[in-house]
Amino acid sequence: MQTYSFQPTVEYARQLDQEDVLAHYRNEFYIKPDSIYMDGNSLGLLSKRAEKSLLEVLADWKELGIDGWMEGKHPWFFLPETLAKLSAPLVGASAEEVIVTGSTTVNLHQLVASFYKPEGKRTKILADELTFPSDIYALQSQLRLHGFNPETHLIRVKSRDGRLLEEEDLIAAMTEEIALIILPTVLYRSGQILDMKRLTDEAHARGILIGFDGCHSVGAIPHAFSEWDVDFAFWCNYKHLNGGPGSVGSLYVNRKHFGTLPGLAGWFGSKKDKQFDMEHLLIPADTAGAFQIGTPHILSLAPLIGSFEMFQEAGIERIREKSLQSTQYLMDLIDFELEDYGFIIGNPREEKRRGGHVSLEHKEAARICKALKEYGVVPDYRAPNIIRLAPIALYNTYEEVWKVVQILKNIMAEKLYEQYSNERNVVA
Ligand SMILES: Cc1ncc(COP(=O)(O)O)c(C=O)c1O
Ligand SMILES: Nc1c(O)cccc1C(=O)C[C@H](N)C(=O)O
Repeated sequence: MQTYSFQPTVEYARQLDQEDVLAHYRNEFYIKPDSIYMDGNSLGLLSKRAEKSLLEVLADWKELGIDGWMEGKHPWFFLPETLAKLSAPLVGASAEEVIVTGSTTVNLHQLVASFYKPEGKRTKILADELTFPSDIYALQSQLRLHGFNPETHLIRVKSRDGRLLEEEDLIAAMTEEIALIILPTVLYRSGQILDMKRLTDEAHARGILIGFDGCHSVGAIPHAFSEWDVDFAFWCNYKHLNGGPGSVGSLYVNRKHFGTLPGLAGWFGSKKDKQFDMEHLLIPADTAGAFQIGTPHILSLAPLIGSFEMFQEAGIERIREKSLQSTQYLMDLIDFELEDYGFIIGNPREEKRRGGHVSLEHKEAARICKALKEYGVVPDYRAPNIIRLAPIALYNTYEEVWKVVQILKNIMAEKLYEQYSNERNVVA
């Protein structure tokens, strides 16, 4: 790529597209004409490779019935492990430390059930007040299962400005009462990246285990979970990884914890060669596979085969490079074109601290999003005042980014948003 040097013209957008080494991947996705999809941070688009691998698995079911478990093109019995091997480089882990299983929330339950071991004074769980609600619900219910009151035992570190978290504040809250820390890698609203290495070092220096929710970072930014010595992590595969609605999630367990008994056990956590012995004594796998519970959701794993292959081929470093440049371009255009309209860019601007989406704040955000949809842009809205826009490296162009800002400018200049109510839709 040439050196980026902002210019507001469409010609410059086209030049960036011409220089884009990932541009050809766009043809591999189903892109609706006349629609600019900027919501890949919520639900990624379907690729032809993901569709193909799903159809292959369906064909195996059609042809082979139960023999698909061992004889399918992608043998179902090993699919969670096969997919772990393909995707482990995305999180900087070895294949054995990852398993593709469950969903984000279910995996969080599993990992807390396995690694939250209150003892003596150390009985509390540390999280933050900006995290995704499902994580909080899971942590509250896990505390209740242990007989603790979430009001006193779930510590939620406050944000100073309602957008960002300060690592200093998180570290200051790592007291001797904390048994476990659960934090996001990237905050779902402001797109802030937390310094995972620093937080892990500080947690360990205090004898605390730490796990991360990687929903908004995996597939968008590189990670080095093993090098940073993160204890565990969990994420979904339907946002940046384009696995489809409700596709199976993933978890990471640091190899130093292999052998920890799964808190929620089931027969798919068995050592593979023992599983069909049907003994009532579980012999867990000696990998992250031990944290599986029941039969894998094969049809919701299948699209990931094609999708992960694409990520492996494109390379997460190149994906991050384009994502950083296109979010920078989007922010530069917003600064240049939308100065008069009351927007605030709520995500951190520094490369090290921003994830894959731009978080644009405005008091009319809900209805601006409705107008954007009407004029062919798919953003998403997060209460109370956030428009999230994610230019996705594998399928969005710079020209699309340029057009989004022109459309937004027109909506603001003509006050087109005033035709809508400033309330969110059911699924926002
Ligand atoms: C950060 C984060 N955590 C958890 C979830 C919940 O994920 P799931 O519905 O896959 O359990 C989501 C998205 O829905 C999320 O963005
Ligand atoms: N999982 C979702 C769904 O089933 C419908 C709509 C949105 C989602 C999401 O994943 C939302 C997402 N976690 C967020 O960052 O807000």
